[in-house]
Amino acid sequence: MSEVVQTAVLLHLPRSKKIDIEFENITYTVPNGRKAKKLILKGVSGKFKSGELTAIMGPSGAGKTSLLNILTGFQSTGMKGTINNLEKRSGSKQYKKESCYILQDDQLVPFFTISEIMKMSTNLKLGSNVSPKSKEFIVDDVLDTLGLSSCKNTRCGQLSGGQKKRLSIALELVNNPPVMFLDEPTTGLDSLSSLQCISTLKALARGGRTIVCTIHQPSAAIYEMFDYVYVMAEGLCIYKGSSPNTLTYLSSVGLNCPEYHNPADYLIEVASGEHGNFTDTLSQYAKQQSWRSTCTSPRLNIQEEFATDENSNKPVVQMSMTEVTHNSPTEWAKFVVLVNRAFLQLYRDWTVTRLKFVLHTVIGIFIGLFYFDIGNDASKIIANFGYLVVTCAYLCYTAIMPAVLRFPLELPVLKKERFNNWYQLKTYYAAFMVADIPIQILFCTCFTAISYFMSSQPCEWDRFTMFLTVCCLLTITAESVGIFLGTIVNPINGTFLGAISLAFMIALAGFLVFLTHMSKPFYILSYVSYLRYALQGLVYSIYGQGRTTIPCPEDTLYCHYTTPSVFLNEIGMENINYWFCVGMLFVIIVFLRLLAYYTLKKRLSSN
Ligand SMILES: Nc1ncnc2c1ncn2[C@@H]1O[C@H](COP(=O)(O)OP(=O)(O)OP(=O)(O)O)[C@@H](O)[C@H]1O
Repeated sequence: MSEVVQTAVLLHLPRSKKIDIEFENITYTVPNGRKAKKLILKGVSGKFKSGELTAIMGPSGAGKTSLLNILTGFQSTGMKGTINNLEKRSGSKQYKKESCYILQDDQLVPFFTISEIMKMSTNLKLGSNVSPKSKEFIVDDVLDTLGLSSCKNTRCGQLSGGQKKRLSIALELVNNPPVMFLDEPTTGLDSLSSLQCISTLKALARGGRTIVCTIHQPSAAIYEMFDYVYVMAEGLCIYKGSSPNTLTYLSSVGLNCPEYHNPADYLIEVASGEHGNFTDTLSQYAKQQSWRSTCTSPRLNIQEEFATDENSNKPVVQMSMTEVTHNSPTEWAKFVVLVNRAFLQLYRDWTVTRLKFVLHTVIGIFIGLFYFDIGNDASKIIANFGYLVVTCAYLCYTAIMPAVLRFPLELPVLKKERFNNWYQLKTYYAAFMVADIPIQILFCTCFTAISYFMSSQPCEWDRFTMFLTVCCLLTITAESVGIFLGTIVNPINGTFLGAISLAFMIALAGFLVFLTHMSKPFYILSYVSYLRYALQGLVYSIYGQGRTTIPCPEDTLYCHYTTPSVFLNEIGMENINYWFCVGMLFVIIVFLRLLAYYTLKKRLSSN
């Protein structure tokens, strides 16, 4: 791993950036039942220094993740105490900007390759004062450092557990954060990968960072690598000090680790109460004396390293990282990156694009065959009205259901990236819409055009354009409903609610019960149905605009609806205002999208 330290020239922080984490008397309570509260952290204090690799250890349920969540600001409700002299961690924006939190589950979009996702991270984190060439160099250097260069072109979904973990670290390293928190970075890794992972973290800590991670049961070799160990049991700290001091500390209270026994295992046994209940004694004892040894590992002298690297082609970038602090890109620049990313994701995820395109084409042909040639036949007007309703229902169902799943699936990645200051939610949300809406319009056009012409609707450009406009607006409305549901309930309840709400909207649309036949309360209620506006818009596109007569087939004795106005009168749609319907759909879309943004924001900020 010494190789790692030598290659990681860029990963050394400017001295001014070093940040220690000092926390005092942290308590954390969670609601337990109706009125009761459960105390998870019972007044813990400590100091994690820059340049050191710190491990938070303890048996399951000791409160490690709770402490980490509080120190990172991921969790702030229910917490009391001070962190770096700030009453509430969430109040310190600057502090938050300078730290990153790598969660236990590697939240990576599986469709992007390592180099693509690294490029995105760099473009989202480093501003215009870092040139594209320098960004490329930073990516290469970080990947070299973390041993990921050989799989640069592998997609994230195909990486091994260890590679995913290292990639999660690499993504956060590009902007050189002074503080890094990691929740169980070795979970799921074999012993060699765990050792590599901790060695990497140690090398990064030596660059001047404050690196804090939770760990379950490290091997003796890994345990020795930690500069500082913070051991928890039942929400209390029972040891804080260096790893070599552990056995001396324990023996000073009469707990002697057997020879050849892993000190880390023994420590966990003590914390779990296997050797008697020492939690209170040890927590008092841990407060009284410092068991921290001074960190003796050499910190590399950055200036000297530059001096010895004269012949390389890297100095310009190195200087930029050490002497110039990078600025953050503008939200507009981030928006452009996110739009490109969303398009790439849509292109790579063949189930959302290619498969849907094929399905819309096939269903368009099927509906076209089902209602074949009925649009210009006065004896089949009711069936043609059925075509309009089926079009509405199909477009709604195919837009609502995938949308319900959309954000719940993306939420973990979004939560991680937003928390680590990759972008603001509004930028992400705007980029999502800009990339998504054209795709929805494309699918809708594909289905509508095929079924419209196969069913012999009027071959008039303006009628078709009006018809298609309503279909597209309806698709986007239904998708907005799905997105909104996905942000307030889980996917199972979301699909159920989506289906129910749609059935309700169809009932009020004016087909199952004509508007003229509805009772007054339901007629008033029908104004909330976006399907009513869509259906009226479609009816007007086909039968409105002064359409005079519809031919009656020669073999039919009598056609009641040869004149479209007769039909419109009977279904209570004689006074349709097309632009009012379009306007209403537009207003509903804007309202639902804003509402979904608000509920998404709420959901992201709740834990
Ligand atoms: N929101 C919550 N509501 C109820 N109990 C909670 C909540 N958060 C944490 N706890 C409880 O607090 C205790 C500590 O949880 P925490 O996840 O911090 O433990 P841990 O040491 O990280 O455990 P593990 O190693 O198993 O992940 C556990 O008993 C857990 O059930």
